[in-house]
Amino acid sequence: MVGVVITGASGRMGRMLIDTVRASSKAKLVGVTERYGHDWVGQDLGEALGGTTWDVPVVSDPIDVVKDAQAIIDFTTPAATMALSELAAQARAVHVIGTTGLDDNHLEKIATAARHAPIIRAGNMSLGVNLLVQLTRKVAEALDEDFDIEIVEAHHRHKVDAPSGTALMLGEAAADGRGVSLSDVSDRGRDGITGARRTGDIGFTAIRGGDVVGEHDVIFAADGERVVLRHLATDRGIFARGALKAALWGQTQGPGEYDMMDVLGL
Ligand SMILES: NC(=O)c1ccc[n+]([C@@H]2O[C@H](COP(=O)([O-])OP(=O)(O)OC[C@H]3O[C@@H](n4cnc5c(N)ncnc54)[C@H](O)[C@@H]3O)[C@@H](O)[C@H]2O)c1
Ligand SMILES: O=C(O)C1=N[C@H](C(=O)O)CCC1
Repeated sequence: MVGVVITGASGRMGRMLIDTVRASSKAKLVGVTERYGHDWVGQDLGEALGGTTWDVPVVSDPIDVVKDAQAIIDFTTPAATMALSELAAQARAVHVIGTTGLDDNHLEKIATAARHAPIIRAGNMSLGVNLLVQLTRKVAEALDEDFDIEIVEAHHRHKVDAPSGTALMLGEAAADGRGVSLSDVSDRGRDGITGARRTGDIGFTAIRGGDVVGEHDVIFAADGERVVLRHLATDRGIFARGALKAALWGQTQGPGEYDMMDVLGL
């Protein structure tokens, strides 16, 4: 059994991950964390969730639980993820990072931590999206710049980062398929007199509202026709199952940075 710590226990993904790990015959929950000051901290997890005791205390300092873990599954905030990547590396535990909104500075720190232990990071851990990423690369390779590429994503009203991690994965794949760098062609946040669309740009649009779990369209629009690749998530279980798969797969890997393509063999 692989001992797993879940961070951000009370969050949308934290709760889903707790259910997923507890249902697994290959992993056991050895600890959970929440942010300092959260009312779950100091309580037993089972009781915090409104049931009987599970003998799993909710802690705010990850040091208290990381030492017992072979894997840490982390869907929190960039700041929390940074602190954890260092600790996970020291403990030589697999760090599965689902947190999005990471900047270049964060990514540099993750690369440093990955010298000591495996880190598996993806803006989307579902099988369907990772397949869509591959399809996007292939379609972008096949179609020339007569086809304008636009990525439209929709998420629930609580999401704090845009474009979504998934949209950025899709944008990177489209740029890669075209043999260009996304940073050179990315067009985000049009507003006002923007001028006509620049040939070769990859545009991003973010919709936020209600309880949308996650929807992504990659649109290839030319004169007279459009190709649209779409993924619709209706259940966060797809991300949690992907994350657990990554945590188990990581047990046999050496230090380094990996993504879900590696885990899924895509
Ligand atoms: N990669 C994927 O497949 C995927 C899927 C879904 C969500 N996400 C990402 O996961 C992240 C979390 O999403 P969510 O919808 O669960 O958000 P959420 O706000 O519901 O949950 C985040 C939780 O982390 C907790 N937290 C914050 N700081 C902490 C700290 N220092 N220590 C411990 N816990 C801390 C918060 O209190 C909260 O409960 C976001 O970045 C989101 O984009 C990724
Ligand atoms: O709910 C979220 O937040 C999600 N975040 C990921 C992203 O940024 O793409 C994956 C989908 C759900």
